[in-house]
Amino acid sequence: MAAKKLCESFSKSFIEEVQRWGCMKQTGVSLRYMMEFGSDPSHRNLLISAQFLHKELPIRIARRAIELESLPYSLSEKPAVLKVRDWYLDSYRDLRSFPEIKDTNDEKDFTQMIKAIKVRHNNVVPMMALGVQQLKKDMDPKIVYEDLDEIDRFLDRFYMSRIGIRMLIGQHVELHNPNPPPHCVGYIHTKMSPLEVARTASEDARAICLREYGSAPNVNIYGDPIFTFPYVPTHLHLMVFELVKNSLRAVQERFMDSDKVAPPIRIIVAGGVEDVTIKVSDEGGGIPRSGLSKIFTYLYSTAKNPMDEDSDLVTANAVTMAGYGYGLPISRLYARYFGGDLQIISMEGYGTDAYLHLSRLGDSQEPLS
Ligand SMILES: Nc1ncnc2c1ncn2[C@@H]1O[C@H](COP(=O)(O)OP(=O)(O)OP(=O)(O)O)[C@@H](O)[C@H]1O
Repeated sequence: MAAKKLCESFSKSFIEEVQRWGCMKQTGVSLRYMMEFGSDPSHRNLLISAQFLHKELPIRIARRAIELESLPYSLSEKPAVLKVRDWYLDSYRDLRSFPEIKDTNDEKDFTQMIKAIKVRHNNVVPMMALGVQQLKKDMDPKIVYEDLDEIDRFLDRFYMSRIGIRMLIGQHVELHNPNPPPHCVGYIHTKMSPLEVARTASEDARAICLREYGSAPNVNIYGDPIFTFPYVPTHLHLMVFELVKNSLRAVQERFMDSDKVAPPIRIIVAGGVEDVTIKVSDEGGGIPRSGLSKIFTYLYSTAKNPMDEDSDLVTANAVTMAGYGYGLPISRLYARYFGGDLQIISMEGYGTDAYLHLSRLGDSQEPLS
């Protein structure tokens, strides 16, 4: 059955409840708190964590479900967006119908349930991208849409919230692992080597470049190999992977038909007191200044979109060199989630420098809106 408007598909009292919960205050946590709390995964702590999530997750999820209902340019009515909204409402209902968590058995059942919620939401990003694409198709290219940045701001809030929800669920689920890898507290690696993560992320990006172009520029990494700090390796991997992928593509396209050897991409890792900064530099020709303001928007990519409305999501999920225009905005959200940031500086005609700042102190609270 096709998804319908909220008021047509759900009872009035359910909608009112979602609205009430969506207005409640969200509670953010910091990386440091997650790490300290998770370092003692006793039954007592797992119970406290589950009780916190039982209250916190429906608040965060309800907030997003409501926002999904009131997007500009009828984005809310696109079938893909309605589907995402229904995933949020299903998860809200699962959480709210779960009884009070009193003991370890309840806690175990709750953990299974939130694990399933995380799986339900696996395809939210490509599904929303499909919705945005449906919107783009319907828009008259002659009209100047003043408020497209409203959609970008919404997607920033929406994806940031998703990062937080998945981090909280993943962290809780991982704390049940009886044999966690050394120095790991849930998703957090307390002695993560940024150099090591940059290396594996670069190799993964090069493998895709090789597959797509038949060759890949080298990536040289500089920095202290024994330097470590606490961070989430999967988050860093994703960010460096996206940046290196962009650089490889730019260099590859610039030097493809040239007899010159493609210049390597250079990654520099610097450990400061406040920040760890990772710079990814390429000589791929840079980005024109007129295009710079668009690179962090979700509606822009210079690559052909690999996902057509008619293609199924399995194909859409296959990693390609570029295409959704999501790499940079999503990477910036991951950086900001733990108090960092991402900046892109370009020299048109030469190349691009991406500065990825990660907060080393880990005490900034999740940004919630
Ligand atoms: N290092 C770079 N050199 C030149 N152009 C770049 C570079 N990085 C980004 N860009 C430009 O910014 C655009 C947006 O990049 P972004 O990573 O957000 O999306 P994408 O690479 O097109 O798609 P994907 O969602 O697969 O990452 C790119 O299409 C490209 O035009």
